[in-house]
Amino acid sequence: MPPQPWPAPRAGAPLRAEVTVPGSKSLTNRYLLLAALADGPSLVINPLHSRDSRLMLDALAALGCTVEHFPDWENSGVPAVRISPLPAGSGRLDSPHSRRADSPGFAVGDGVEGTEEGTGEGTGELRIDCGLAGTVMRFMPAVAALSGARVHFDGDPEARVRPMGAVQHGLRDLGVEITGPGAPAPGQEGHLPFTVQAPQGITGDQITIDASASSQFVSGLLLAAARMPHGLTLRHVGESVPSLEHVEMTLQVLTEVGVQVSSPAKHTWRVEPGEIPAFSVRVEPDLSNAGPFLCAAAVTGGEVSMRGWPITSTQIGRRWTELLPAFGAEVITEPETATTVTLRVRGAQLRTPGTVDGTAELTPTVAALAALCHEPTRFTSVGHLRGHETDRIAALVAEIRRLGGSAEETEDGFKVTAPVTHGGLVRSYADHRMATFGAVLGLVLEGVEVEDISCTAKTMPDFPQLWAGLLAPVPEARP
Ligand SMILES: O=C(O)C1=C[C@@H](OP(=O)(O)O)[C@@H](O)[C@H](O)C1
Ligand SMILES: C=C(OP(=O)(O)O)C(=O)O
Repeated sequence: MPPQPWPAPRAGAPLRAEVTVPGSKSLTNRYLLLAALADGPSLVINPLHSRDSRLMLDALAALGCTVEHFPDWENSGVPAVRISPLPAGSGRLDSPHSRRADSPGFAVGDGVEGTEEGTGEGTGELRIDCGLAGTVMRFMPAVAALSGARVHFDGDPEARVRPMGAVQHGLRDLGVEITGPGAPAPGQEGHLPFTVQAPQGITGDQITIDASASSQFVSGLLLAAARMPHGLTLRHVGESVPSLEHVEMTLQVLTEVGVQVSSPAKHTWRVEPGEIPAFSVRVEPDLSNAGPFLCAAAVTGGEVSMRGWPITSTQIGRRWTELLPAFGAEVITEPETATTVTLRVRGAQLRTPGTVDGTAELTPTVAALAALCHEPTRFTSVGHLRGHETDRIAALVAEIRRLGGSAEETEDGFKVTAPVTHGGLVRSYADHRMATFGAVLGLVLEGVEVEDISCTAKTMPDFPQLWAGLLAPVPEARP
């Protein structure tokens, strides 16, 4: 039976709330992956716990990492996870950068997840379920190639249509075998499911790929590149790389854990080969997931604040500090620590900036603002959203129309030409950001229901509870 639609709570008055959001999906999955390639156990503090990070951990466990969870790290109120890296002897990771002699390997203890999962029965083939996680399907094939194992990748039905070709062609050019139903013919797009194996290890160190369908193709190859025998020089050809902020994040995270990276030319990146020293990091809050909560202030004329907003961040969600004012809200920052501020968003009359460019994964949330504006908004440089969790361009246009608004697709995005006028069922298309798009509109439209709110578990399992908290009355301050 399909789940009951979720009645989106309506805000009868301007909302006043303080919100806390969990760790960033993009940072969490990068750190987890790099921990698996490090030269000893690494600690990731404040990781996101969600379906996408769970799938990443399961994938790493399937390749032989061990994972220890600490629900309340040193009584700090945030979780942590310790990853023991891919075991020496698992394959090509032995060579040429051998593991440190004092590496504890993978001792199994309390709370440690085993390494048996993911073995295809009797085939000697490991299996990685990517779910609908772009960061798993695009980042893990290079790690699988490094492991030397034969690894089968598959995912949700919606994941099987997401583009994979650039990673598959790139790995082939490095000497990796890519086979199976989704393996592409030369020059063609590829998809899940497919199998990765590098019997001779990684043999090349120079590739040219077309990453115009997703920045994750670049990130996925660069993240594993320090453990390739000769490192990697990756050049992008084709239209521009979308979501470049995420490539910036990859470079920054690699640098942070001690990997040498450079960009010798535009759209060319070089990762030097070498050990990755074991590390300890703290994950920033997810600024993309903060978006719907901050927009709640903008659409209800209320005030929402969030502590711990990083002063500098590579997350694309940093752009809320310019996007919200562009839609008429006031954004105030108050000093907090040396690295964070408290962000306060005060809603006022909503107005559109007219054009919004390159908003990538923020787009469905920004579209909820645009759908409430009386003047048109054009979304540009977001054509690649057609390959996200769903075809987000088609989905947003359809759902805005369903709620009485007008919208149409353009070549590189879409435009919203008349505001939504009434509630109704918002379809989520298994896409967490379509579900939260519906939640934002539900604050101001009577009778919005969101189909399958559970898909928000992809990056925020507690979304319904956190959203309800947004509407809970703030206790009056005592005189
Ligand atoms: O590297 C990452 O963590 C991500 C990159 C982006 O992918 P695209 O470049 O495909 O938009 C983004 O939309 C996705 O949510 C996360
Ligand atoms: C595009 C997204 O996810 P993924 O990492 O699956 O690509 C997203 O979270 O908006």
